[in-house]
Amino acid sequence: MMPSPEQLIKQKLLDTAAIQLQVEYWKAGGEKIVFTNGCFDLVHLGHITYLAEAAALGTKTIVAINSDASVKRLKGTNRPINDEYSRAMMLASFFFIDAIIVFDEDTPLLTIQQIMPHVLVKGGDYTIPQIVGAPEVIANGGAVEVLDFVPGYSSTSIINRIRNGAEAG
Ligand SMILES: Nc1ncnc2c1ncn2[C@@H]1O[C@H](COP(=O)(O)OP(=O)(O)OP(=O)(O)O)[C@@H](O)[C@H]1O
Ligand SMILES: O=P(O)(O)O[C@@H]1O[C@H]([C@H](O)CO)[C@@H](O)[C@H](O)[C@@H]1O
Repeated sequence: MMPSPEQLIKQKLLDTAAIQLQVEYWKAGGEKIVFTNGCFDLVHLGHITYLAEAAALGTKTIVAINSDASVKRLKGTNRPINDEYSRAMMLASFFFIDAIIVFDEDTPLLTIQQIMPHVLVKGGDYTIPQIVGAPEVIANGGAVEVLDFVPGYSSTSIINRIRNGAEAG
């Protein structure tokens, strides 16, 4: 029986053990693995644009998202708006994303070292020296790419617009 669309999305959500097995299988099959990470609290056009561009850089795309606790430490106790399961399912619903992993640390370094992707990607709000994992990926013969920033789009600005609108009544 064909899996339902929701099952197809959900099966992309992998834990640490499963992602390592999946990466091993993909690498054995000659796949080019692209990796990026972020909070992705409220998904917007900037996220979609850079993620789609990232996916075009390889044949399998993995997105590591910060756990709720990690987002709180990084972005403040009033974040995230969307919990980690919602954020994971949202990104997994994109056809060009192949796997989602949630990490609880402050940075994805351990996850990057476990996966060791061929291409590490961040959006244009970063420079290469700021990208966690860049030295490790480059030392392993991989590439690090900073993709274009889509001006005017951030989760924070969306939240502020909603808050201001609410206050304006
Ligand atoms: N406008 C944008 N254009 C391209 N890439 C973006 C844009 N905004 C964020 N990104 C990328 O998306 C990933 C997730 O970033 P993040 O979740 O922090 O988005 P954000 O909109 O900046 O959120 P926040 O406002 O909460 O900081 C990062 O790799 C970041 O480089
Ligand atoms: O959504 P953000 O804030 O872009 O994601 C953060 O990215 C950090 C980045 O990889 C630093 O180079 C990372 O350390 C942090 O855990 C968030 O994922």
